[in-house]
Amino acid sequence: MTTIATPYYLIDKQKLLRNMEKIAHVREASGAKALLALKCFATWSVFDLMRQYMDGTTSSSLNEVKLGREKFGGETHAYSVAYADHEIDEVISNADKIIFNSIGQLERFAGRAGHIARGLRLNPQVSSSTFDLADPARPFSRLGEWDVARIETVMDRISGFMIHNNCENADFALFDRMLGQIEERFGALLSRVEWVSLGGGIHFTGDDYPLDAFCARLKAFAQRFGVQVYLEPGEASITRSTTLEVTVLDTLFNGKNLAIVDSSIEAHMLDLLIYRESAKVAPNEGDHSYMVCGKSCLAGDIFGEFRFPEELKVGDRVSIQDAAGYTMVKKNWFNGVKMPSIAVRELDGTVKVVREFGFDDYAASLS
Ligand SMILES: Cc1ncc(COP(=O)(O)O)c(C=O)c1O
Ligand SMILES: NCCCCNCC[C@H](N)C(=O)O
Repeated sequence: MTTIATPYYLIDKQKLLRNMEKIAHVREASGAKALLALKCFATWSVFDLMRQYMDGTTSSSLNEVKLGREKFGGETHAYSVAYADHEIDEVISNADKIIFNSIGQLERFAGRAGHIARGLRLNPQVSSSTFDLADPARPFSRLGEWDVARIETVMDRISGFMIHNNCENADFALFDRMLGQIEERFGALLSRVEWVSLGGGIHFTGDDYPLDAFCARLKAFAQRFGVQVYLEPGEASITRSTTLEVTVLDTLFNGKNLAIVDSSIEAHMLDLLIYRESAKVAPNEGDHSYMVCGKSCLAGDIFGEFRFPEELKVGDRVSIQDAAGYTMVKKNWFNGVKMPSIAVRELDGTVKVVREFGFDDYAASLS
């Protein structure tokens, strides 16, 4: 097998398939539809597999809704925190449903979206997020409407709602409790629409998640309110499917063993920096501990501290785990650091590079 030059993201379809099969089970057992949240993962070279197990996509912008329509197919939902006048007609022409973030946006564009299903984002003011930064229910949140009396005034112009208030939520009991609060507060409105999306952030493809209880809960919700339920899994679709393959460029000892690799968290795994989290390396065991560092100028560009069975040396490979979610969609040219290629391990085990990035891509991103 030819060696692929690092850095590169390696998407393993066999691992992706594990998530897809769980999503297919949830669709079958609950009747819910599953839309890939492109904001999390939009590497369309593996949509050939994903579209066999999911109903379509949901988006956050004109570009994402076009990508979903063109590259994934199925049902295409459009959502954005705010649409601009100059883009709304093109968004509508690429969407099966459009969800507005506010009553103001709905009133501004409902007429132009008259021929497709229109929805409104609800903010239940409770969420599972442990990060203020990613908490849609944060104080003064701009994400969605919560005043039932005001929502009442536009019920004639919508056929559905979207409620996204889960974030990395592996706790089914918490999901169940929060859904109960939503039913309590918005039940009268939910009974008057045809569809409700429960957003993403529900970690139902994780190990030991009570899938049958989850499906039963979704089915009960759908039956109680007479609605089609949608899920918008991002992380749950691609978790543990992808690695970021990097190479050690230098080692040094500055009180700790340091290994500098040919990648950067600020450029290639930005969420580690945003949420101040460590990357994952497996297995993380052995007699030799190293701080694995990025090669950008940022002093805190550090993947994390890990254990290795042997001392690391220049040229050694390190596989950073769980590198699909919010990575390729956020990758950037900070410091002009070489952009990781994208490779796919097919179901038959063959590996192919589907995209490489070079200087021309870097220069084109700047002028
Ligand atoms: C409206 C909406 N749907 C779906 C998602 C996907 O969430 P996750 O990747 O956690 O599943 C998000 C994430 O913010 C979101 O805002
Ligand atoms: N792993 C650290 C927290 C990640 C939070 N992800 C938030 C995703 C959500 N869809 C968003 O974009 O806000």
